[in-house]
Amino acid sequence: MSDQSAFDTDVWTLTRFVMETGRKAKGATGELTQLINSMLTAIKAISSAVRKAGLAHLQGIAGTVNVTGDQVKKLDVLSNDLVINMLQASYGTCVLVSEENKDAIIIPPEKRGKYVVCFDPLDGSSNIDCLASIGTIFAIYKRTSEGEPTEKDALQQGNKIVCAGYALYGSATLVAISTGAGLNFFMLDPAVGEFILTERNVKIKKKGKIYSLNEGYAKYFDPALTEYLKHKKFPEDGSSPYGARYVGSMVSDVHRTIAYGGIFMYPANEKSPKGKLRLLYECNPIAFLIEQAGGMATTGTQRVLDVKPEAIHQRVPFVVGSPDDVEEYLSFVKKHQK
Ligand SMILES: O=P(O)(O)OC[C@H]1O[C@](O)(COP(=O)(O)O)[C@@H](O)[C@@H]1O
Ligand SMILES: [Mg+2]
Ligand SMILES: [Mg+2]
Ligand SMILES: [Mg+2]
Repeated sequence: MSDQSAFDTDVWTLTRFVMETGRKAKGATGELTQLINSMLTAIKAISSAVRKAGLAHLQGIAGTVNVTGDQVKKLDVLSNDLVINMLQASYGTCVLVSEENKDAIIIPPEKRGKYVVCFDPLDGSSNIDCLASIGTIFAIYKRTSEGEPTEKDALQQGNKIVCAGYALYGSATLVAISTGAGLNFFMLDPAVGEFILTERNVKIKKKGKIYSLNEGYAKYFDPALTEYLKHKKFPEDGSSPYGARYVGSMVSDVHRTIAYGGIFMYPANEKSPKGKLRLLYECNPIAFLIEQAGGMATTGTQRVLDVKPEAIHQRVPFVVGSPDDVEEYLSFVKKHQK
């Protein structure tokens, strides 16, 4: 009943982990540490809002549509405001790109730092009112240009990411984060208000047994995808069929894919020729984290992290997961290219 575990007096909190990592970074100025800690403050506040959304009348729609055509929910707006205000107050950023803002946010000169942050303040909005897991996603880049910062500072390839992470507001609140030296999981201890290290240097299985995508669009799938899925359901080699799981919150589907192995797909289809997920604040950060865990992330034609962004809300087809599963999918794509 009561928590009998010994009280860890030397616990690895995410704040401590970030400070440790920050000090090792060459030319450490503490700015990245401050920035990540500000992001974590926003995530803790969003976690608290998510858990009382039903009580605080925070469910339901905000009554607007965002630049990519999504119906904006009240919690999208609240989460967006929290992230923008916390990042701006960190003095670590100069340009912000949010799913919920049509244009890039250029930080006023007196509050500017050297980092660019692209974020999805609330991922899985269609699941807010039914209490399924939702999340927050972010990617941090170092600004490379001189002079007045512009939207162009955010159009960097995912292989330039300095730090990326996601929060998952599920049965517990988890943060998955990497600064390029492996993927680490932290769980929020609400009693202390700190994220505690629970898994260091997480690795994804080489091959899984679960495929995850919205098969409601099967009518619009291309022949390669249709044949791949048929192979997963009716394997010709006598192996067992894969299980199917789809939450409809990408962070939740991706976290399960990292934890259990397998493949998550939001591919292009006839109706959405570039898929639905946005490159800068959904696909790039998740691709970075999946690769840190030894997984793969492809658009079907190239590595996600190598895509040269042209617009801050551009979409790309997105297939990620265990390397053998993603390679197997790509073998079907290649077969249909001939
Ligand atoms: O309902 P669909 O078409 O399967 O789309 C589900 C996808 O849409 C998303 O909710 C889009 O993200 P947002 O909720 O941040 O707009 C993803 O989290 C999820 O994977
Ligand atoms: Mg949305
Ligand atoms: Mg999203
Ligand atoms: Mg969103």
